[in-house]
Amino acid sequence: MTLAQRLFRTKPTERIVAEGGHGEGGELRRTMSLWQLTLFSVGATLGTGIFVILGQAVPKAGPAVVLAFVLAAITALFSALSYAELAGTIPVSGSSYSYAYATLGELVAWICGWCLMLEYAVSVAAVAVGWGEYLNSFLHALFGVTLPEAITRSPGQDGGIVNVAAIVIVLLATWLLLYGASESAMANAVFVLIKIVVLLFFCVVAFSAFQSGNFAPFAPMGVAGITAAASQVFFSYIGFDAASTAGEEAKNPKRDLPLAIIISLAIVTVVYVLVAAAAIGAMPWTDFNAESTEASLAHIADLAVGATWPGLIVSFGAVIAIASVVLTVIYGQTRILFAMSRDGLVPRVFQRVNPRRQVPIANTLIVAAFISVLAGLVPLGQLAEATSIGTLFAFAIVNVGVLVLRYRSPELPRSFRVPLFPATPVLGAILCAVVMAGLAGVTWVAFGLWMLLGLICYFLYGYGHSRLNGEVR
Ligand SMILES: NC(=[NH2+])NCCC[C@H](N)C(=O)O
Repeated sequence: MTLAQRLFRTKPTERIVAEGGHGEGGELRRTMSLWQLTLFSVGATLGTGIFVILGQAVPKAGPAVVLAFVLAAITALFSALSYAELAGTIPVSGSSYSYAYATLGELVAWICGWCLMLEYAVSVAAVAVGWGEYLNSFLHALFGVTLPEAITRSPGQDGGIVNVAAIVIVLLATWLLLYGASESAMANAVFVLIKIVVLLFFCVVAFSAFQSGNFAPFAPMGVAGITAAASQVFFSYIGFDAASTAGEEAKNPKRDLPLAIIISLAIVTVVYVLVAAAAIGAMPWTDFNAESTEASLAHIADLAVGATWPGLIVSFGAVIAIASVVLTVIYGQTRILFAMSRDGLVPRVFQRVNPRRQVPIANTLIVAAFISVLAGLVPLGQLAEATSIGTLFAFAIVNVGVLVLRYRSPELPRSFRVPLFPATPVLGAILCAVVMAGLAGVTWVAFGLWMLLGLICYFLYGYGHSRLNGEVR
C-alpha cells in the first residue's frame, strides 16, 4: 500500500455502523430517547455564551448584537443540516470524526478528531472557568461571601493561583458520568429545564424594564461590528452537535439524531435572541463593559427590578446551566475517543467498557484528569477562540462530507437529507471559512501549532496502529 493510499483510505459506512455499540469488555446501552437527545444538545450548547459572552459582545455591535446572534445562528444552521444528514446515515458515537472516516479518509478523520478535542475537551475547560464566576456571584447574593480569587481564577488572571472551582465542577460531572449514561442524561434533562426557565424568567424581568430608546442607534458600529460580534458569539452555538456523539446510546438513532440536532438549534436560537433583546432593552448598551467577565445577566436582572433577588435566581440558573455544559461535553469527548480507539487511532484503553455500568470508565477518568489540569491552570480567554476555530474546521469537514457521500454512495439509506443540495453544504462550508477568517491572528497560530502536534501524534501512533492496516480500499 502506498503512503497516499494509507492516508486516504476510508472506512466503509456499513462497517462503521455495524461496529456501533461494541467496546472492549462490554457494550454501550441504548437508553436515550428523542427528548433526552435534544436536551443533551441543548445542555451542551446553552451556557457561558449567553451568561458571560453576551456581555462582552455588546460593546462590539451595540444593540445590533441581536442581529449578530441571528447571523451566528444562520451559520450554525447550515452545518447543523449537514450534521443531521450524516448523523442519520452513520449513527455512531464518533460524530464528525466518524463521518470524515467514511468520506474523506483516515488522515482527514484524524485531523477532525483532533479538532474535536478543541471543541470538546478544551472548551469544557473554558466553560468551567465561567462557572467559578457565577458560583461566586451566586454565593455573594445568597450569603454575602465570595470564594477567594486565588481559587476561583486561573493563574495569570488577577489574584488567581489554581482555579479550584473549575476543577470541582469537572470532577462532579465526572462522578455523574461514571454512574451511567442514562443517569447523566436524566440529570442533564433536569438541569436544562432549570436553565431554560431561569432564562425565561430573566426575559420577563428585563422586559418589565424595557426602554425602546435603548435600541437607537441600532448599529453604531456598522456591519463590521455586527460580523465581529457574530464571530464572537458563534461560540455560544457550539454544542448543537452533541447528540451526534450519543449515536451508540440512542434508542432510535437514525430517526432521532437528525431531529435532536435541528430542534436543539431552534430552541437555543429563540432563547438567545430573546435574552439578547431583553438585556439591551433593560440596560443601555454603553453600560456593557467588554473587559468585565462579571456575571452580566445577573447584574441586569438586579438593575431591572432594583433588588438583589432576581440576580440570585439568574446566578443560580447559570451555575446549573454551565454545569450541564460541562457534563454533556465531557461525555461527548469520551465517546469520540471511544470511536477513535475502536479504529486503532488512539490507544485501546479508551474503548474499554465496564460490563456492569456499561460506561467506558478508564476513558472517562483520563479525559477528566486532562480537563482538570487545563481548567485549573490555563487562563482560558484565548482558549474559547481556539475552540471556535477547531469547531469551525470540523463543521466545514462535515459539510464537505455530505457532498462526498452523496456523490460516492447515493444509494445509502438516509433518514434526513439536507434541503437544496448541493447549495446548502457548499454554503455551509463557505460560511465556516468566513467566520474562521474573522478570528484573530494568534488564534490561527495556536491552531497551526495544535495541528502540527496532531500530525506528529498521528504518524507516531495512529498510522501504525490503524485497524485498517493491511486492507486497501
Ligand atoms: N462542544 C461543546 N458543546 N462545547 C461547549 C461550547 C460552549 C457553549 N456553547 C457555551 O456557550 O457555553
